[in-house]
This record gives sequence, structure tokens and C-alpha cells, in this order.
Amino acid sequence: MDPASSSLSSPSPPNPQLLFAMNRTESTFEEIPVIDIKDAWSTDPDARRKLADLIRDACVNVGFFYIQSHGIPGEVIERTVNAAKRYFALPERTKMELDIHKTSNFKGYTPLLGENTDLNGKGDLHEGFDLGWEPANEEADAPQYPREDGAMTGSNVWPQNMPGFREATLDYYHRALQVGKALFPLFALALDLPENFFDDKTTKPAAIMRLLHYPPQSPTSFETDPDGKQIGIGAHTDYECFTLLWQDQIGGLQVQNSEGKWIDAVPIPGTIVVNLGDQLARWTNDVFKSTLHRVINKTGAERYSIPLFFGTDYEVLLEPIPTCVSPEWPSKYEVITAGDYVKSRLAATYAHSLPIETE
Ligand SMILES: O=C(O)CCC(=O)C(=O)O
Ligand SMILES: [Fe+2]
Repeated sequence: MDPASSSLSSPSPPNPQLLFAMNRTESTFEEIPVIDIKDAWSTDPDARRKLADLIRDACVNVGFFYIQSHGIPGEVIERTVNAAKRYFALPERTKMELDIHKTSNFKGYTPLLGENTDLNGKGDLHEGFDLGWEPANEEADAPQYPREDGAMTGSNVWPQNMPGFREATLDYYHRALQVGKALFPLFALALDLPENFFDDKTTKPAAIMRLLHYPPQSPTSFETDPDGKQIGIGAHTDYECFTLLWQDQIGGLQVQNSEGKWIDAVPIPGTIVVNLGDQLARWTNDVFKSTLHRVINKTGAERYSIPLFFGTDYEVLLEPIPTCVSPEWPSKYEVITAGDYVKSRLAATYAHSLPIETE
């Protein structure tokens, strides 16, 4: 159809500014795209534009994609996974010394069933260790630590007598952060915004990283839990802008399409999964999808994964980008700060495992 006839048949002709609101799809995807991001570091504008177009497609239709050529060396990942395995093998009592409930900024250890990510669930079958930004050892000029971070102010906590644990996890953290920093300008380009749109909103990485361990889910759990309310991680969306998720080769991650069908995010060696979170959905008024996902580990093997949730600075307001709002697609979300949003979602996730207050 030529543009003239389309504008005749349409009461409000498409405004290029509203391209995104018009471009929404029903997300009945069956596959998760794989995107080579080597051009994220290219200075060629055409190459960057092409990559941004692929990313836009994935964001509008799926909310998930795998990235290749992310640049994090295999040895760095291996060291971090080995550190996670050593940590989770410690006695429960030792791990509980760093109980996440002892900090006000959600750092430290979460035992099995300590989280209930799907608020209709009965606790998640994984244990985790959470950390946030802190300078890598060589960053002599790093801003003061711990820094003032609004609702999430506070430092990391580290296990005693675990030589190399802190170094390995922080090394991975900082490398993953570089990947995230390279992706933000592409998300901006994908939204037809200046590439530096997120620069002043991501000045002190509000990125939480988790080491996760999913013991195999007993096949008999379907007898004790017939409605499947106790799984590796209950169905949820993530809270930040996007998540960089390294997963091992065991499998179990599933992503829901708009027909309610669970699509397997099968492990692909050498890739990292990127999924959008609620902050980007809020910025884009749901034009970019924050897609429901869950993990069920029925493989009989131990599963490990490392998500890093990359948000905007905690004091930044999550305001919809004007091109993503139109009279037909009005703004859906109340405007709040990124920190208040993340903290409220974390508080709900951990609420059921709070120690009972005694006077
Ligand atoms: O372990 C995974 O594969 C997914 C983890 C996840 O969805 C999360 O921590 O938000
Ligand atoms: Fe998630």
C-alpha cells in the first residue's frame, strides 16, 4: 500500500515519531534470536545502526536475545563459576552468616526457598549470593566506596576464608559491566534516541550480580507439589533495564510468549542471554518487552548461572520516552525512581523469608 492510500484509510496517519507505539506485535515468538555484537565496539555508524536494528527487533518482539562476541574470556567465567561452586559447597551455617536479611541493601546469601520470585509460588529452589558494584582492585581513582545510593546504599559482604572468591567474582562483574555499557548506546539507537541518552543515567553502575545454584528438582516433587508452585525460580520479570545472564549447559530456563507458551532458552556455548527488565519496559511504555521467564531444573544435574541486572542510577526517574507514548498508547506507569522500584520489588521477593520479629 502506498503512503497516500494508507493515510486515506487510517483516521490518524502514522507519525514517524510514534513508530514504536505502532510497531507493537503480539510476541508469539517460538525462538530466541542470536545476535553477534562485535559491532557494539565499532565506530562505523552503518554497522552500529544495523546492530541496533537487530536489537530493536528482539526487544519489540521477544524481550530476550543471546549475544555472541561479548568478549568475556572463558577463563574468567570458569574462575567465577568455580568460586560459586566452592561457596555453595560450604556448610549452610557458614553461608547463613551472610544472610541477605542482615543487610539493608540486599547483599549476601539467600538459602533454598529464601526467595519467592513468583508471589503466587511457594519459594524458589535455588540458593544465591548477591553483590553490587565496588571498585576492582586496580581502580585507584574509583569513586568513594561505599557510595551514597539512595534506597540501595550499602556495601558488599564477602565470605571469610575463601581465597580468590572476591577477586574472581569482581573480575567477572567488571567485565560484564563493560558489555552492559556497550549495549546501552545500542538500546538508545534502537529507540531512535541519541546514542548517549543513557550516559547521564548510568554514571555509577546500579548493577546487582548474583551467583545462583539450582539443585536438581526431585522428580517426585511433582507428587508433593502437583501444581508446580515450587520450581528453580518462579515466573517473573526482571526489575532493572536489562540482564546479562550467563548460564551453564544444563538447561531449564524458559521464556513465555504472549500465547502463554513456555519457550526453552536452550544453552548455547559461548553466548550470554540478554533479557530486558521492567525499567526498560517503563522507559518505553511497554514497547520494549520485559518478558516473563522461569527456571525448572528437571535434568538431575546441578545447575549454575550468573545474572547481572543492569539498571539506571537509583535516583533516576523512570519516565516514558516521548516517542513511545501516543493518544492510542498512553503512558501506563506511575513515574518513580529506579531505586525505589528495584527496592520495592526485592522487598516483595524476600518478604516471605523475613525472620519473625519478636519483642
Ligand atoms: O538462572 C537463570 O537462568 C535465570 C535467573 C533469573 O531469571 C533471575 O535471577 O532473575
Ligand atoms: Fe530473571
